[in-house]
Amino acid sequence: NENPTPMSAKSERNEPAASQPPKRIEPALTAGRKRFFPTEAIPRLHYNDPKANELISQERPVVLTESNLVTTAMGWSLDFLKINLGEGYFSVYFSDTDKFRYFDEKKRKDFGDDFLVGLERKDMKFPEFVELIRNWKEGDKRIYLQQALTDGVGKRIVIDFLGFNWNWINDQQKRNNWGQLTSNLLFIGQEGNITPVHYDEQQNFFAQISGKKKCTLFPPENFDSFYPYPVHHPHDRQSQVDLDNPDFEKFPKLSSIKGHEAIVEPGDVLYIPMYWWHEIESLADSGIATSINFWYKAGPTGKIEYPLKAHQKVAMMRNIEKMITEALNNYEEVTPFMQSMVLGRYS
Ligand SMILES: O=C(O)C(=O)[C@H]1CC[C@@H](C(=O)O)C1
Ligand SMILES: [Zn+2]
Repeated sequence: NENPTPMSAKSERNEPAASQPPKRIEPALTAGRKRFFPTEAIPRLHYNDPKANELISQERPVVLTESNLVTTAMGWSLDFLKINLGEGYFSVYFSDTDKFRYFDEKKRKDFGDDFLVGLERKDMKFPEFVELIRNWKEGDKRIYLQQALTDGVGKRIVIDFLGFNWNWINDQQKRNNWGQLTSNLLFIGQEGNITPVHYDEQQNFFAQISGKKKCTLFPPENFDSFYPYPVHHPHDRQSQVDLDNPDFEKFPKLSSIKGHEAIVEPGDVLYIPMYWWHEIESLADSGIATSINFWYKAGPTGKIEYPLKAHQKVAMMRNIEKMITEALNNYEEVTPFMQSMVLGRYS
């Protein structure tokens, strides 16, 4: 159950179905780790359902089915990719735990490495990654390939990439007035891997190719509950909290969160709205999980309307932190500065 069947077998699937395709069994949302917070299901709609487009235009999460967004990548098994991905190097992350908290390499150089507890990144060729993931055994560091698809991949990959449902996604980009497509990242990791809760400053169509992932999302209004690292920290945009071992003393507002959940399976596309917090768990017993994301910059902001939306306030806080950090020109001074400005005055 490592990966979808190779391209050749796909043709059999194009035979007219003798009977109705098997009814999808709704995976119980109880799959995955137990949580301390309540959750509700993210709507799961046909990609052409007007309700789906309404949710996207309202920047609310939705799982889209039957989009064929990345159907041409359904044959991207490890062996197929080994042959066709080309000779490039891929970023592979290693973790001593099941958590892979993203870190910004650029901010790392003037911030030092002591935050990198049990995390590291190595660049390697794809066959080396395949060796590692196939020979992985309990006790080894967990591994997660996370790499933008750029030119330099083999021509079969280019053909599959061109075969994505660009008509539909380009229409979504236009209709929602998004900015440019900035990248498509390929993710290949082991079942059980977890990307801890964080937000991105881009709109995201997250396409599942193999394996199942439990995605838990929280609206931008929850900024106060997730206590993100300072903007200048390499873990900028990542929450400091550990949802599996919540520290309610240190992070009291964490206790009031409510999640929006979906389990995405091959062929599903999850819309993760910009600034929405999200945690991604590659479900156990679902084999190696492969996904591709489509990240879009925000479109031009039109007339400012009041009251401001939560995500606009997050953007404002980021700009203020950046300005103060730049003006002080010394990380150590940021905390005392912020504290003198707020503690005892705005509390
Ligand atoms: O696409 C995004 O925004 C992400 O957070 C990705 C980072 C790792 C990916 C995963 O499936 O674990 C999701
Ligand atoms: Zn993300």
